[in-house]
Amino acid sequence: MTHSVFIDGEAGTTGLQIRDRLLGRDDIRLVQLDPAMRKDPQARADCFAQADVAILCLPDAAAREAVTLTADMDVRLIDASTAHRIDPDWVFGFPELAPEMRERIAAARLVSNPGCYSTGAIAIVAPLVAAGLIDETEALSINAVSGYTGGGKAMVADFEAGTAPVHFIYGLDQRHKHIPEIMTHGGLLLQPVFAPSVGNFAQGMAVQLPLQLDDDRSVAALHQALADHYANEAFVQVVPADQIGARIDPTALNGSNVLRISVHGDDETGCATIVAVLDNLGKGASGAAVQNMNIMLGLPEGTSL
Ligand SMILES: NC(=O)C1=CN([C@@H]2O[C@H](COP(=O)(O)OP(=O)(O)OC[C@H]3O[C@@H](n4cnc5c(N)ncnc54)[C@H](OP(=O)(O)O)[C@@H]3O)[C@@H](O)[C@H]2O)C=CC1
Ligand SMILES: CC(=O)N[C@@H](CCC(=O)OP(=O)(O)O)C(=O)O
Repeated sequence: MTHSVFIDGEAGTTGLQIRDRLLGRDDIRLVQLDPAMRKDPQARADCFAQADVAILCLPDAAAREAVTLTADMDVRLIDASTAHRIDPDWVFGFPELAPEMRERIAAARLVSNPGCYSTGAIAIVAPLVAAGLIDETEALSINAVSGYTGGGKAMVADFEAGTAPVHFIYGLDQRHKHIPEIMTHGGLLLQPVFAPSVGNFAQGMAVQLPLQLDDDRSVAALHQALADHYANEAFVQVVPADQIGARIDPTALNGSNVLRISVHGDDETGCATIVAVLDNLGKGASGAAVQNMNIMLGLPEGTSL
């Protein structure tokens, strides 16, 4: 059986990567839109009407417009934008988050794809809150570095023109668009301090959660809780710190859909850092969207990932 899929925003950073993953699959037919008409609502509506699943790789406003355009259609949506990630009418597309998630994604008409930083942060925080190792009101800081493709076409152009700094820190107003989804799906009641940054490399990401340790919250206990949560997962791996080495490379998982978590620190000092490494365009965007699409269509989850 062939399923029809429309990538709205196919010419963008996320859309192109999804197209690359789906081209050549004999179970998927890509619905084609004349590039000159890519922002024409009627032309997009005609494509939505032909699709079983549409993947929105658009700015938030255009993603919201797509929802309006498809209101009376059967097409199922996966939204890669920030627009619907805490909307209760949408299922959060993070299959590894909890045991019921795959079933919910498979049955959903509307699935929101997690943000890239959020994927790393939620992957660490949610299982530790569930295990009682982080309190929902604990004061947390989350630091992160992203490759510049995380900022879409405009940021790619800035770095490729040599006009961007080699590394910059931003989001200092503590209003980064990923904070609400990190709190909602991570299970936090107190807003964490979030410190994202961008480096002069195209792709890849590391998200860090520093934590103070105590008798119950040891390095081993943190590792074990995360390892137990992701024990049967192919795309989220919990790796002992001694297998990682002293330097963590944010680009280590580029080209894959894998997110790797490791717990570093020393019980004697009472300090630890939990690190998630992922490809911002893999498990952080396009890979996750294809994984969700496979689940929604009842196809093997890891196909083309
Ligand atoms: N890059 C990343 O790592 C991640 C991105 N995302 C999210 O995915 C979405 C897409 O991001 P990204 O691919 O980086 O962005 P890009 O800027 O690279 O691409 C966006 C695409 O959408 C097109 N577009 C803009 N407005 C409209 C419209 N009204 N109708 C149809 N098409 C339109 C743009 O057209 P034009 O070619 O004219 O610019 C462009 O091709 C965003 O919401 C982003 O936040 C999510 C996770 C990670
Ligand atoms: C480096 C960079 O600029 N990153 C983007 C987030 C990328 C992303 O994940 O966007 P979504 O929220 O749509 O998922 C930012 O901080 O706004």
